[in-house]
Amino acid sequence: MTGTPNSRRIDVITVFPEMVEQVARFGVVGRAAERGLIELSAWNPRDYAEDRHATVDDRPYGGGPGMVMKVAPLHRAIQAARAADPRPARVIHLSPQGARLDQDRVARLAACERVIYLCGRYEGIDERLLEAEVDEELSIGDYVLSGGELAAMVAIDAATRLVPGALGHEDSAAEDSFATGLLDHPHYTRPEVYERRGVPEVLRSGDHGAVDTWRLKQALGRTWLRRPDLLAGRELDERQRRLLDEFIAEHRA
Ligand SMILES: Nc1nonc1C(=O)NC1CCNCC1
Repeated sequence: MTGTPNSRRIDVITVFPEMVEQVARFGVVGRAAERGLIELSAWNPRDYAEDRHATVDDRPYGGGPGMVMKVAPLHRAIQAARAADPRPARVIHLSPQGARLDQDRVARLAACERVIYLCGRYEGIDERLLEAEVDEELSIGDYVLSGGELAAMVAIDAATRLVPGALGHEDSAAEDSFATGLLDHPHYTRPEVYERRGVPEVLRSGDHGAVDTWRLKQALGRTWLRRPDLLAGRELDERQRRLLDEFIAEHRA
């Protein structure tokens, strides 16, 4: 799908292109691709290898276990991706050594017209490729994956949600967890009672002001309970402080 002139272009360098292309087939990312809001392409370094075996890795200098991804196939794949669109691209390497992906960094990715995600496999990528081509390293968490592809798909999904028009109704992204800097409030839908568990009365009251207040109180309270670190650096206004104090008092009662 060729995107509209102002579409975001996402390129992914990966030895498993079929894996990454799946993300553009479903849900929000799938709809955004269909609407031409984003354009996703995968580039396989095996197609740019120098030998007939399409070798993309080799044994590490200095010895040790595993294999290292070679510079040239990756470099050529990145060059091919860059050449596919005249706009400059930000090259992001997914790695546990990167900065932790959070909503602020997702928002910055969403604002980029072009991003090239570099997905490593094996023990890692030859440092010389990283030095020459990578603008930023990002991690989705302190654990070791088999490859950067799942991390790239996480970033693509989170960033695409913030592309104007990608969500059915704009405010959904604005109210998402972390978009407000708080955890999300509880959600309920029909039936009204399920196995003797009901729905909070306020949510069925039709009083939108009361619902908004209840949701803010629950978001503040859950954040206090589960992620107090998110509140540590945050100035609460008088209303938020009062609601949180109420929640804490009720929680301790
Ligand atoms: N955590 C991570 N956040 O982004 N990428 C991550 C990751 O584990 N990458 C693998 C590290 C070992 N080599 C293959 C890639």
